[in-house]
Amino acid sequence: MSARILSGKEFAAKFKEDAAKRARALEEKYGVTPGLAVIIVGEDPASQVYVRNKDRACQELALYSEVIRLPETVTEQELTARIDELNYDKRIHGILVQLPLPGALARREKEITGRILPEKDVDGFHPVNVGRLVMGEPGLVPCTPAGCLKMLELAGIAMDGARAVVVGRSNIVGKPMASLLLRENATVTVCHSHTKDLAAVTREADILVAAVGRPGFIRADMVKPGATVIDVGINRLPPDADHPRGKLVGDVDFAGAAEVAGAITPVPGGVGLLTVAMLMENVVTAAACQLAAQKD
Ligand SMILES: Nc1nc2c(c(=O)[nH]1)N[C@@H](CN(C=O)c1ccc(C(=O)N[C@@H](CCC(=O)O)C(=O)O)cc1)CN2
Repeated sequence: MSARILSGKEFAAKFKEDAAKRARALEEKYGVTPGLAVIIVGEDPASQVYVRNKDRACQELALYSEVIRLPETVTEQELTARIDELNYDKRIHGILVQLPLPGALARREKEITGRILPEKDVDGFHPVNVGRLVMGEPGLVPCTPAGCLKMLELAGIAMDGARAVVVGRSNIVGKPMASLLLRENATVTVCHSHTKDLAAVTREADILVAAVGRPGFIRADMVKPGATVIDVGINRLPPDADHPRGKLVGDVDFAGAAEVAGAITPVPGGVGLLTVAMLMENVVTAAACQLAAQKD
């Protein structure tokens, strides 16, 4: 293996340290602690873990945190009424609804997350924040791509003028990642299931981002020698004797790609860890904007 390993743990620690410093500065200036409310509907085990980690990160950084647990029988009206209460709650500067939503609510995800006021939308999913990102204006940016970008900056990976290829066009990762790289003056290509000769396109990439949700989809022969490979996939394989819960793997064949790439993120221990750390930064950013606006 020759590639530099970009460890999510190290970068996440730095992001949290930055967020904690900014939170303390806000407390000194305004006497207010930034606050996050997370809404979780149903009992999905992975979501329970992620929500617990978000609450723990708030405790670690001494931010105010509320977790609202709703049964999967909750109606859309009850859920949006809860969001409305939080929209007007002065202790809460950031709100998110943990995804995926269960059952019929999943089909209403856009309407439900769009109910959160744009200034409290710490997931960056609201159309106003999406528009700001596409227009290159300041706003709240989805945590995983925002974390990837900050990691690339801190790791000293040149983005200006680089050829960047994003594989996957989801609203949560692929599209915002492409907008962020474009904002950094990269030449960006977004690939998807209809892309012809995908390997020829990915082999052009100085920065290759994989966000398709398919284990080992990016093989070593699809990577340009020396490229930076960011693996956003989190896939659980079927259980086996060594991994009774199923092994966690990314979208990249890590062992093969690490022989070719210049730098690569592992799974687990890569960009997944940046998601919660970046959320803390978004909560503090949201609080800073709201408190400054209240002062005017
Ligand atoms: N409202 C949201 N819902 C979801 C988001 C999101 O950003 N906002 N992202 C994912 C889940 N997620 C956070 O919510 C998340 C996923 C993965 C990790 C992480 O730390 N991954 C670890 C492995 C963890 C494991 O063992 O399962 C890693 O990659 O090393 C953190 C947060 C979907 N829903």
